[in-house]
Amino acid sequence: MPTILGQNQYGKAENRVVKIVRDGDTHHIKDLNVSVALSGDMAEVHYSGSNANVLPTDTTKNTVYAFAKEHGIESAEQFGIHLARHFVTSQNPIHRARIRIEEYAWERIATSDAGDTKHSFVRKGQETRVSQITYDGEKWEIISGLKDLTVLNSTDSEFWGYVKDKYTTLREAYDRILATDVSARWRYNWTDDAEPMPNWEKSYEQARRHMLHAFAQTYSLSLQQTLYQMGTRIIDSCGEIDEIRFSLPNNHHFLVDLEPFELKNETADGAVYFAADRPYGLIEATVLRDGVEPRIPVDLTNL
Ligand SMILES: O=c1[nH]c(=O)c2[nH]c(=O)[nH]c2[nH]1
Repeated sequence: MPTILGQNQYGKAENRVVKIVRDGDTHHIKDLNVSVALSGDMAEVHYSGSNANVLPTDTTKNTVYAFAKEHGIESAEQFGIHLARHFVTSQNPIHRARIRIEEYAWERIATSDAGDTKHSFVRKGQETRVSQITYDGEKWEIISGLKDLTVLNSTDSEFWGYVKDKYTTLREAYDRILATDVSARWRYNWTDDAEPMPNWEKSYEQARRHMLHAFAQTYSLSLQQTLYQMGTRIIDSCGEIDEIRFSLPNNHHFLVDLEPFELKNETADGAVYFAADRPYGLIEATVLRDGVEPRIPVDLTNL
């Protein structure tokens, strides 16, 4: 059966690009998911396999990261216009470029004492609040918490001095991005109808606030240390909570190597990062009031 080629397009989809702009101590963040789709004189590659007209999808990815560094990201629209114009005007066989961009919005974490922080951010949009209530006719067990509270520090995070064996390739980091999607469950020490109940709404707000403040205010040498500080802040500040368990993915942001394009991409002057979604480090631990038995299950996924 004779066939002909119909509509076709190609390019690199979902380039996760994070650009930090440093204005002294105050950092600004742009966090985009950029998908490139190109079309034009692409019949031959489909019919015969000749790649003579094919700008590699890998190149389209590099272009996204290099443009983020070289020209910045003023807005998603401006960035997309710039990219689309580049592909169509620089390559004869490419007649059409479609750039799709999702932008993830961040807002500054506000710490009540110091106002807005300069380089600590929380992703806009609501996290999911969760709770589990158990009663055996005598005692109550109330576990509350949240998941998908996404936070990021664009500085004040280091990671070095770790064990190195023959498989270790990780470079020590003295100024890195620290980002995670907080999943936390805390257990109340209220168990008895005869005792006054905590104010659940107020307690949730306070636990969330203390968690965010501790995240923003900890100069971090590891995500483990930050986790412990977040837990300690809650146990110290919320008398009604005795135990808290965290599951924190380490949302890695890798500095993109732009040397091949003669672009310096250094943390100190605001850099472009590849935001990887997997694999991720997963840091989990419980923080307890001294003398209290742990009761929150180790695996939070079904809780
Ligand atoms: O904060 C971190 N903790 C680790 O245990 C770890 N391991 C790693 O590769 N990077 C990091 N970062």
